[in-house]
Amino acid sequence: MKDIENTNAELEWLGVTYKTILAPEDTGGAMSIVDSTSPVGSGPPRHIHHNEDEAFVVLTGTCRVWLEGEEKVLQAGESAFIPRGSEHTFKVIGNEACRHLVILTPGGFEGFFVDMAAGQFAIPDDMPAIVESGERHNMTFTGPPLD
Ligand SMILES: O=C(Oc1cc(O)cc(O)c1C(=O)O)c1ccc(O)c(O)c1
Repeated sequence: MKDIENTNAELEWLGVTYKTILAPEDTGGAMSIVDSTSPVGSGPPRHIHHNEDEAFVVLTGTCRVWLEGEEKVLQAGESAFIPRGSEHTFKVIGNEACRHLVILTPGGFEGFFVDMAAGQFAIPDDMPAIVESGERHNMTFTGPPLD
């Protein structure tokens, strides 16, 4: 287990970096913002945030964003809104890493990335630990990553 003292530090898990640039402590719990950079080909399994609305803002690169069966391609400067309770995922395409902001309201989900960076959990071997942290952060997994 990695010792992560400063949750505002840049974290790394599965080749993705995560830096919390606005913490719930700074917003009365209302919101958090994570600045993340994901390599080409990466993206999470389909999942649902049951208690948080998410705005996904692409700063560099290109992403396929899948939301409830509908897909769109986001370029730098574009964004998607993912209402709480909706199944979604994304995948980085093209030839450049995707830097994006994950804005969640209320805040708190960034604790999942802290857990993942501390545990350096592997897929599929450590899925129980990943699912457990997801559930503690109001997230359930619903399907595979995008092809
Ligand atoms: O939760 C995971 O990823 C994410 C979920 C989001 O709603 C926004 C995001 O930007 C990410 C992310 O950048 O990773 C997740 C869960 C499980 C897993 O194996 C992952 O690789 C990511």
